Amino acid sequence: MPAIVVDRLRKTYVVPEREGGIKAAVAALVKRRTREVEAVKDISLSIEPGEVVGFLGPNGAGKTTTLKMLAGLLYPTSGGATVLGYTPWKRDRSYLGQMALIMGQRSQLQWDIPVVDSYRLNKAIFQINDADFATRLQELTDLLELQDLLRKPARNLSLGERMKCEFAGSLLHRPQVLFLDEPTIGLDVAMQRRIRSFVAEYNARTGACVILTSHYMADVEALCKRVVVIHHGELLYDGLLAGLVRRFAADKTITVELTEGHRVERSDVAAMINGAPLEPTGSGWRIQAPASRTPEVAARLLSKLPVADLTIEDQPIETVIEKVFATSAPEPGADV
Ligand SMILES: Nc1ncnc2c1ncn2[C@@H]1O[C@H](COP(=O)(O)OP(=O)(O)OP(=O)(O)O)[C@@H](O)[C@H]1O
Repeated sequence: MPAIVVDRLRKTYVVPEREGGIKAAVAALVKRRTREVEAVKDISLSIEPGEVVGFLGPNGAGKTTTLKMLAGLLYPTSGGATVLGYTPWKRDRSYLGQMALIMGQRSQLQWDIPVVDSYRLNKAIFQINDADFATRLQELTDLLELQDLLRKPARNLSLGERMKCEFAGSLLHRPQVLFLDEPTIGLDVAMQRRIRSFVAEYNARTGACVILTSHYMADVEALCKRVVVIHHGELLYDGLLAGLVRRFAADKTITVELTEGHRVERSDVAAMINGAPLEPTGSGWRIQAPASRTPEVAARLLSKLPVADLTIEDQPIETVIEKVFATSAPEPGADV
């Protein structure tokens, strides 16, 4: 049975709208003008227990709104969803005890008291017994290296330290579903890696299902085999990350380094690659070749040029994702 089932979920916000200035403010007291923002439009998907799914989309695509509905913080306008068999927005106590929503830009720790006291508060809220609390806290402290942080108030922690403490606090009740909204935002590269490997470890140890939004593609590549892409509230793609790359990365980059002292004219290289775009690198050439033709182009370059080194790379995932976002409607045959 899937851990998460989302069925034509929709959220429309109704936002007040008025011009600036006192006159408009007074007029708004008499007649309020509103505007509808369709943040999520009939999204359907299902996620199996233990899956780690990347939820991708540009700013304003509707990711946070969807996660908030699945975490039970927002009522949908229409449609349905079940998570572990519960309807999230009914806010059943036992559902809240099995999931966690971690947001990179929001703190769930009490600001002025030592971190460990916030954890004790969570212990009481989630009714965790003493033995489980002690074991889990020890495990999380070791995994995230929290020893020196537990006695500090959250307001005295650096962003990265606070994020590690947020994770530990949100996982003390051993949630089976994790909603992670930009958990690595603003962190340095080493801390991003740290958080990433921690999420992978938690998933492996507990079999929890994870939905992750992140603008750092390294997070998504490291953690998610499957991605769901939304844009303007609509689902554009649901399938393997590798499939997304295959579908949207039409080109590969071939970089040729020539043996020292050799120079080759641009026109000569262009003639070997049938007009594919190329640029000089200083010691050779960089060529964008259609993915289907890279073996043939590479073979020709190797046979005709004095090659010291030749590499073939996929386009960076960021470039692929930009192409996906440029698509405004699902393609026929997409795994949607
Ligand atoms: N509380 C709200 N009231 C009105 N409109 C909102 C509210 N929250 C979000 N929106 C609007 O809904 C749309 C989707 O926003 P949402 O925060 O879900 O996007 P997102 O994909 O998480 O974006 P980001 O990557 O920037 O966090 C946006 O147009 C946003 O302005």
